[in-house]
Amino acid sequence: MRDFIIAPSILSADFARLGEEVDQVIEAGADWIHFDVMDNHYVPNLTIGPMVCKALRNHGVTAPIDVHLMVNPVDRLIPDFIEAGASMITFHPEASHHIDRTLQMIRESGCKAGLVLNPATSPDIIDYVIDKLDMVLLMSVNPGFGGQKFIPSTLKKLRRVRKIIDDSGLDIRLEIDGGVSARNIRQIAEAGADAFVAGSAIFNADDYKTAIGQMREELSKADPV
Ligand SMILES: O=C(CO)[C@@H](O)[C@H](O)COP(=O)(O)O
Ligand SMILES: [Co+2]
Repeated sequence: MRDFIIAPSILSADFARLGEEVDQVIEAGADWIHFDVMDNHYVPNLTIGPMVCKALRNHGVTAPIDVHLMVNPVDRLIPDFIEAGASMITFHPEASHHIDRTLQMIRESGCKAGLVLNPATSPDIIDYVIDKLDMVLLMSVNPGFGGQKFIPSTLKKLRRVRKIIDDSGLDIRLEIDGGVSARNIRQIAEAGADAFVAGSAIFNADDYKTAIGQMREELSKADPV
């Protein structure tokens, strides 16, 4: 059985109490913190930057921080996030002129690196940089907002990317982001995902421990490809 990672997206957290919210989801059983960075240019929304990542580290957060960059251009923000304590950094290939170079820049700093593919982006690009990837993140909604509905065609894409990863023999995580809940997480795991971002399904729940527990319960029943 794969080891499954649950990564609550703080996009749906109460930003006025962010440190406390992060402590609570970690306490409730989350593995990573998913940190959505939006620039009102690559996506039509504006969120948080490296200062907030650093503030969480200063607050005492030791869990891996999974930084999802939805910014264009991406390169100039990377050193700031590394300095701020990011554990892994993923970016959208359209936001870099030199994808291979950007991946190297992240990895050379000791951070894990990954590419994010939007729902309509082909996974073919992975083939050419697979040896520089620690993670592939598949968007199962169009990026920019929390609380959207999972796009079903992502399941087919997950199966395809799972095969590419397995055939490579490399240790690469396959993360899914958008519309994930206890209702569909098992099906998503069975299609090949091993890391699950969930924003509204966790932060809008009355009890984070129950919400994460229900996801783990569903994952324990999954029979992955
Ligand atoms: O990157 C994004 C949105 O662009 C995500 O990380 C969302 O924040 C996930 O939220 P839910 O769909 O789980 O509510
Ligand atoms: Co995200």
